[in-house]
Amino acid sequence: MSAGLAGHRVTTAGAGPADRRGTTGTGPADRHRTTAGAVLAELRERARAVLDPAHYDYFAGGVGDEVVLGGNEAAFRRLALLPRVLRGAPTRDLSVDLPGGRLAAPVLVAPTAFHRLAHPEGESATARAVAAARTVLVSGVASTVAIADVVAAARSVDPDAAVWFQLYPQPDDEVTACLVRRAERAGCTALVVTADSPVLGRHRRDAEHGFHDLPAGLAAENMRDLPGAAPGALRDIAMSPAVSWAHLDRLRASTSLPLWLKGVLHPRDAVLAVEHGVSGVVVSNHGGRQCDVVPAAVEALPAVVDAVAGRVPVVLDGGVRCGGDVAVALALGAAAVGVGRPVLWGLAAAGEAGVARVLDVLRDEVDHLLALCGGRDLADLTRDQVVARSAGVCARCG
Ligand SMILES: Cc1cc2nc3c(=O)[nH]c(=O)nc-3n(C[C@H](O)[C@H](O)[C@H](O)COP(=O)(O)O)c2cc1C
Ligand SMILES: CCCCC(=O)C(=O)O
Repeated sequence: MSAGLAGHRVTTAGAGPADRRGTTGTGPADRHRTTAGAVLAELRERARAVLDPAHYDYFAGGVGDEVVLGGNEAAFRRLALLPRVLRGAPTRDLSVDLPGGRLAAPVLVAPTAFHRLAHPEGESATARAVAAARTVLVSGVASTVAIADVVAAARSVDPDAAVWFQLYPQPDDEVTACLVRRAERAGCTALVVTADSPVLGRHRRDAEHGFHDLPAGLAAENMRDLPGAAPGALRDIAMSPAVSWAHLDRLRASTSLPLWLKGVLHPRDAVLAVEHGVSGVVVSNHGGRQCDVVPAAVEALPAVVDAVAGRVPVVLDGGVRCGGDVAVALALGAAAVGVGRPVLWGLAAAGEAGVARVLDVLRDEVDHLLALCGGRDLADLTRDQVVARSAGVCARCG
C-alpha cells in the first residue's frame, strides 16, 4: 500500500518482529509506525529477557533509592517545546562540531562500563555501530575490550571515526599518565575526565545480587600492565576523594588532546573547569548512579550553560530517551547529548545492529522534530522555545 501523504510513502511492508538478538527493524516504514521512545523501551525489555538479572540490574540500577534515576527522565516530561512556524527547510543539518570530533547528529554515546556483560563482542560491536552512525563513542576506562581494539573496531568501519577515552583521574599520577598514553597511542581524539565519583555510589541492586566482580574471562582490559601491578595483572580503578583540580591540571598539561570534564552540576565548577583549560563540559549526574540527592541533569543544565557563557561547549547526559528530550536539551543550550543505558539495551538485544537502531531512531526523530519546530539546523532550537508542561502525560512512561 502506498499513500502520497505529504510526499511520504506510507507502506505496510517492513521488518517483522525482531528475534531476541537478531533483526531490529530499521526500515523507513518502521519509522512511520513507532517512536524512538517505544523502540528504546522495547529494546530494554529484550535486554531484560536475555541478560543475567544481576547484569541487567547493574546496568539499569541507580544509587540509593533511585530518586535521581527516575528523576532524569521525569524532568524531561515536565518540559515542552514551542515550535516556530514558516521558517523551516526541506532538509535539515543535524551535524555538530565538537572538540575531538564531528557528529552527524547531536547524540553521542556516553561512557558505560563492561559492554561484554551485554554482548560477547562488547565495546567492539558498540564502536562499529557508533562509527557507522558517524557520531562519537566515549569509551570507558572500565571497558572489557582494550582501548586500542575499540578504536580499531571503529576505524574498520570509518577510518575517520572519533573515539574518546573516559577516565577517572587516578590518585597516582603515573597510572593516569599511562592511561592517557594508551588512549593517545590507540588514536583517541579526546579525553573525558569523570569528576563525579570521589567515591563509588552505593547500588542497592548490586548488593542484593552480590554482584561485585566481573565473571571469569571478563576484565577491565585498560587496567592491565599499569605501574604498580605485576606484568599481565590488573590494577583496580581507584576512586579517591583526594583527587583535585591539581590532578586535572597535571593531566591537562600532559596531553595535547582536547579534555572534557564530565559530571559537572554546579555552575561554579563549570567556570572553574573553563579556567583550568577544559575544552568542554558534560553536565551529568552519572545517570543517577552516584549521588541520589542531586537535581535531574536537564534541571542543572541551564545554569551551567549560562556560567560557561559559550566559552566551551556543554554536553548533557542522563535520561535522554527520545528525540524530544534531545531537542529540549539542545534548546536549553547543550551542544549535544549523551545516551548511556539505551545503548546497552540495544547491544544486549541485538549487538551492533541494536546499537545502530538506537542511534538511528534518535537521529530520525530529532530530524523530524526539528522540521516540526521550524528549524534548519540545531542552532534554530533556542531557549525561548522551552516552556513548562502543566498537563499531559507520556503514553509510554506516564
Ligand atoms: C552501567 C553503567 C555504567 C557506567 N559507567 C560509567 C563509567 O565507567 N564512566 C563514566 O564516566 N560514566 C559511567 N556511566 C554514566 C554514563 O556515562 C552516563 O552519565 C549515564 O549513563 C547517562 O544516563 P542514561 O543512562 O540515563 O543515558 C555509567 C552508566 C551506566 C548505566
Ligand atoms: C569502576 C567502574 C565504574 C563504572 C561506573 O561508573 C558505573 O557503574 O556507574
